[in-house]
Amino acid sequence: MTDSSRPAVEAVGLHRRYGPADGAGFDAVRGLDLTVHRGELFALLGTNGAGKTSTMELLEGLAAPTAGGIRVLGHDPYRERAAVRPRIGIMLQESGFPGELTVAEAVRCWVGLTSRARPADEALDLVGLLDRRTVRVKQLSGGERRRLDLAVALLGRPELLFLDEPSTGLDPEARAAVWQLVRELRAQGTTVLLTTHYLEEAEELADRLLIMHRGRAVVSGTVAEVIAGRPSRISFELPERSGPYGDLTLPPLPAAEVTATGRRVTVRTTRLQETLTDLLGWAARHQVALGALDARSASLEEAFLAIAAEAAGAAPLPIGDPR
Ligand SMILES: Nc1ncnc2c1ncn2[C@@H]1O[C@H](COP(=O)(O)OP(=O)(O)OP(=O)(O)O)[C@@H](O)[C@H]1O
Repeated sequence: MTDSSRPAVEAVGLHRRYGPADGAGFDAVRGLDLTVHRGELFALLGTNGAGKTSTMELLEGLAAPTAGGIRVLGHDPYRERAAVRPRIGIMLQESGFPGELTVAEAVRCWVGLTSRARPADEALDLVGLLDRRTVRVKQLSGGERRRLDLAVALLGRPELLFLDEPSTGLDPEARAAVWQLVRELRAQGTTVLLTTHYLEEAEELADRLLIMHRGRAVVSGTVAEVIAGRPSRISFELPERSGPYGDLTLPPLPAAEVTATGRRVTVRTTRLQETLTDLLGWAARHQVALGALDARSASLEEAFLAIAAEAAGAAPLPIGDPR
């Protein structure tokens, strides 16, 4: 297989242990398989401490796996770092720049260390920081620092971009701008591997995703594949049981599970249209007004919460449960 026809990232049986090999050590990554195809945007999701950053560091070549094999752009990213590094861009969770440098100076420092670097101003323009070029790094807001980190990651026009929680700390407008930039980079053929705690971000951007829990892959696929089979939800409030309605009994709703707290009813169903039709037909026949009626398909967030709870061995929390 030629270099360009291989996946951008292939990891098989990846393990990462912190500390000694005996029982005192900690296995942060436990037998992970992962493939990122060229030109796709792949999101690595998981609960806190699932092992996302530990995995990203292995793929970035910043640490060697305890066991397992990794090929990044056809090379071992740790042993053949010199071959891989010029072709990848890394946006770390925190890449401390000296606070006294101006934004332009900080980027120019990196230009000197980067092969085939874009001009500093071009990278700053990409992330919307050109007008902040003379400001000192210590005076930037948290969101502006994230964008500076991204500018540096983009300096070398990377084929493969690693983004570790790229939009943490960004306001909604800056987040939308980063999403747009990531979409444009992908449209130009850049492969992107990102971690995020924002499920909406993964839903918006990811071609495929993998959810980790305690060092292992729990589920992977496209957003649609991960959501498939997860129940949709209908919720509404029944009117007071006294008065003209008398005692109300819901109709039989096949493939649905009904829970009620007082007058508030939640229906989980794998056949949203059919269940909603049954319910609305029943309400019309009995002239029942369903208060605050809401019907929605399963979202990645709901699927993630359910998958994480299942992986932790607990029953999934009811959707909307404030606990
Ligand atoms: N240097 C280290 N020494 C020992 N344990 C570590 C070290 N770094 C991370 N860990 C542990 O490994 C596990 C995975 O951490 P990691 O940072 O990879 O998770 P994560 O999925 O990125 O978490 P988060 O979403 O909170 O950033 C955690 O339990 C963490 O405490």
